Amino acid sequence: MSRNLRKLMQLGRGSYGTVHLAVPISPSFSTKACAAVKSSMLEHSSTLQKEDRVLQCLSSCPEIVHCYGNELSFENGRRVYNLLLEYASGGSLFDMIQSYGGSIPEQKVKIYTRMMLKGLCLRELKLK
Ligand SMILES: Nc1ncnc2c1ncn2[C@@H]1O[C@H](COP(=O)(O)OP(=O)(O)OP(=O)(O)O)[C@@H](O)[C@H]1O
Repeated sequence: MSRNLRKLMQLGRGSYGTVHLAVPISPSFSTKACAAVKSSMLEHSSTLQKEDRVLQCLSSCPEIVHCYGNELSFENGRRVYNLLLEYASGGSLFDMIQSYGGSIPEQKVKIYTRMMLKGLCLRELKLK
């Protein structure tokens, strides 16, 4: 059970964790809005922990999903590492490409490419 958030439905699953929609249950948690929680067993969480560090470096970039931090929970007697993320209600870029039938309009390509380059530039600066 997490101290800050209650997990609701599963949003998806990636190579390194399972993502759930979650609602804040602690008044002191950074946001009142829904969040996304990406979780994996603590012993397999090194990639999620790296993602946490990278997202902390990018926290000043509004184009990149905000990370509220991490916390450990106990689920079915096992320690689980949870990465607490801003909920991206529009889904992933892949979801959007699929919704356009496989290729997105050039104008959208420009917008999203600019966002990604801005994030990469920022990361480059912070890691120097
Ligand atoms: N912040 C978020 N808000 C809303 N949905 C999310 C969020 N993060 C992930 N998801 C959902 O969970 C799915 C899995 O995400 P995750 O980041 O774990 O893996 P991925 O990047 O899609 O794949 P991989 O890790 O294999 O490269 C996504 O495809 C998306 O549908």
